[in-house]
Amino acid sequence: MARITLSKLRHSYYPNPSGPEDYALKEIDVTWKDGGAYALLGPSGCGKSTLLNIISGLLVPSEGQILFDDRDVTSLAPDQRNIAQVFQFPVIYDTMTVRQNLAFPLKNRGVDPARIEQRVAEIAAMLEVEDMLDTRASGLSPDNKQKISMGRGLVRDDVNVVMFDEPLTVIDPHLKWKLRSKLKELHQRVRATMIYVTHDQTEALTFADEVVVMQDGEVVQIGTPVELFERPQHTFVGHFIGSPGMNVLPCEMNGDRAIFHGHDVALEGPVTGQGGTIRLGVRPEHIDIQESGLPARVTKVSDVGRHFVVEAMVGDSAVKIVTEEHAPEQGTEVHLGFRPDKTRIYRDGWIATEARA
Ligand SMILES: Nc1ncnc2c1ncn2[C@@H]1O[C@H](COP(=O)(O)OP(=O)(O)OP(=O)(O)O)[C@@H](O)[C@H]1O
Repeated sequence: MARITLSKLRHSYYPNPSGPEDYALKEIDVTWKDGGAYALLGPSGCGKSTLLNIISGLLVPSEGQILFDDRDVTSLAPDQRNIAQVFQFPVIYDTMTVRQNLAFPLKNRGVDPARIEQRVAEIAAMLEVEDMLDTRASGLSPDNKQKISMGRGLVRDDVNVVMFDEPLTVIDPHLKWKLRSKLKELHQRVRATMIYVTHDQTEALTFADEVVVMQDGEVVQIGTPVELFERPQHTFVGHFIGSPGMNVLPCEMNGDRAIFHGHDVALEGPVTGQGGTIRLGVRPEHIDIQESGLPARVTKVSDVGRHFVVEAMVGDSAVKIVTEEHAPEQGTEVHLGFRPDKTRIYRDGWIATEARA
């Protein structure tokens, strides 16, 4: 397995790009540790496939380098990169048995038959498919086909990286969580460098040690799931991650103080920079319903199982609050408190408060 470095990578599908809008990938600089589990997360069109194709070698980037350990692979063809890929749709041979399918990548490379048998048995045990080893693949359900496809991606232990491209797309929703946690478990056992591409925050946050969040060809934050939740670097991350996402509210600045509908709001720390469009960002989980504070009127209460989502109006701004305690009724006048250490200013989308040490 390998450490993967993407250095000053940019890509445009146009021959003579003139501005940032001509780049499908604006600039990415990241190092992924050998044996780590990583996710690329972003909505459709943000550049995930472009980046994946650059790593796998289907696309040569307009600028920058890709290194596997210290080896520059930027212009190597896909078959010279020694990568395993699992795609959206299962890639298996219907006429072969499950055992033959799992053995295929090894047999193809002339691995010793005894080693093949041992490795297929290990992977089949991890995937819990031992009882189907002699079944013909054509008879499998779509989720079992995708499991075998994943097994084929994991069976070789000499690859630099295993890449998953939206691998749960074809899986029934009620089976998704099973495969999601299976993949995490597989990573812990196999310890291969893995990159998981998805537009689904749950898949990314369940699987990865570190997530790269992308928007419009740009990396907006790289962080652990906890970092992305606790301190979004961009309103996009705050909104895209979390359910419901971060409240992004209009506000005014008076020196270093934020004023929201005429009320002073304490922030995590000093405000940086000047000008631009200012927003106040605070997650629903970091707002308390209390005796005093910002006056608000409750407009909706949803019981979502583990907690309530309360929607309230402060002036003409809608604010969402997550509470585990008894929720107030619709129409009630309440007071809200934004937790200062979790309340931030964003300038033109980017975080503009410093955390106090
Ligand atoms: N072959 C191409 N020629 C020109 N533009 C392209 C090409 N492929 C992708 N793009 C553009 O590059 C941008 C990034 O696309 P990309 O497919 O990498 O995003 P994505 O996040 O993988 O989206 P999806 O999940 O829908 O595939 C988009 O604006 C897309 O329209």
